[in-house]
Amino acid sequence: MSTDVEGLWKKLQAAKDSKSLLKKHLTEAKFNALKGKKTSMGGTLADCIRSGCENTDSGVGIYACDPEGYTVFADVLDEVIKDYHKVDKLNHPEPKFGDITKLGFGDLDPSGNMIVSTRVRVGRSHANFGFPGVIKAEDRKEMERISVEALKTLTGDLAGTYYPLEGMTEATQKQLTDDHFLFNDSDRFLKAAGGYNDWPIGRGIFFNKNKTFLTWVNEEDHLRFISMQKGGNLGEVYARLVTAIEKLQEKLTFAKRKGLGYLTFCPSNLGTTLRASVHIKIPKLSQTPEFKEFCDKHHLQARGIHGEHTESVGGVYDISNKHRLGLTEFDAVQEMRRGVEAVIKEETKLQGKK
Ligand SMILES: Nc1ncnc2c1ncn2[C@@H]1O[C@H](COP(=O)(O)OP(=O)(O)OP(=O)(O)O)[C@@H](O)[C@H]1O
Repeated sequence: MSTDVEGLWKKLQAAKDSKSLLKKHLTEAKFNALKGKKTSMGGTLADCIRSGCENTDSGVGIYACDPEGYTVFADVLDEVIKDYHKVDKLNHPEPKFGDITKLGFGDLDPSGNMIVSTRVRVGRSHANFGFPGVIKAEDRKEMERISVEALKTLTGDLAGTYYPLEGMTEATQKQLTDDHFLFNDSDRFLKAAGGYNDWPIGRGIFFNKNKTFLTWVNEEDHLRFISMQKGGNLGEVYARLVTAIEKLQEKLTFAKRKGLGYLTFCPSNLGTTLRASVHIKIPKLSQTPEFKEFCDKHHLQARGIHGEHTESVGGVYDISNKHRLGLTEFDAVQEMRRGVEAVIKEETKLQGKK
């Protein structure tokens, strides 16, 4: 991995047609002011911009080297964050998950015709460790150890088993990935940022018996907590996730900063870090020229069903909330809920059923 910050900068400058937020916000003056800075964990500007300079077709193009990187490299990161999340100020509220006994929403698709499955995830970082590009195999192992220790304290419906990636057969990995449970090492942006260094050391997946609560250990983020199930019961999925987070934060300390919320490796995820999605069959709506506009209007993002940067299969889309910063967790999930309800209404209309 290149540590030559001048060389990386030259690559970025040469990419005249790059549309990344890094290219837009890392001015020459900022580059010169930041290129010699280091965090106390040794994180540098090169660590933050490597992926975006090597992949000038990136959308964002910058990662944080470690939690402190959000302060040391704030001159560029703050601008990228505001631009990506479309906020004027970085005044993210304190976390608020709402009262899970009185959510006011449950199954978004009682007919069961459209929503295939529902998933809500958040990312968390251990406060005292760097992000993937700057840490070593020992750090990954130590994070794995403390994460698994905490996960093992979960009880009842959340109790489960940890499966390290090291030693997992390829067939098991493939099956878990195809079933949308497991991550892989195929994202070239993340790879260039050091996301797959020492692969598969320290990586693994925890899940309960029903595979409705899962945790990814040392994928892109130190931790990703995931609640998912078949069908459209967002209420159940969200409540399960909140219960798990509340329990786990008694054992683990997560990186958080005033005004930015929970810190994640990629600035696109910080704040609530919450992505609530449905896999939904919308063959009609997705074919209309206004589909993108419709999603934008309802603050939704549409993806293919095998994750970000993939295509739709058979008219099934991954529809999720777009906003993660500047609102509470409860508001983010409500925004997604309203958006999905609008999608269902529109698809029903286009299918001529109402
Ligand atoms: N509602 C859903 N139902 C079933 N599987 C889902 C759902 N939403 C996402 N997934 C699956 O989760 C996996 C990860 O997806 P993806 O990488 O797009 O999102 P993510 O985990 O939220 O992270 P990121 O936004 O950082 O990419 C994929 O296999 C995807 O198909």
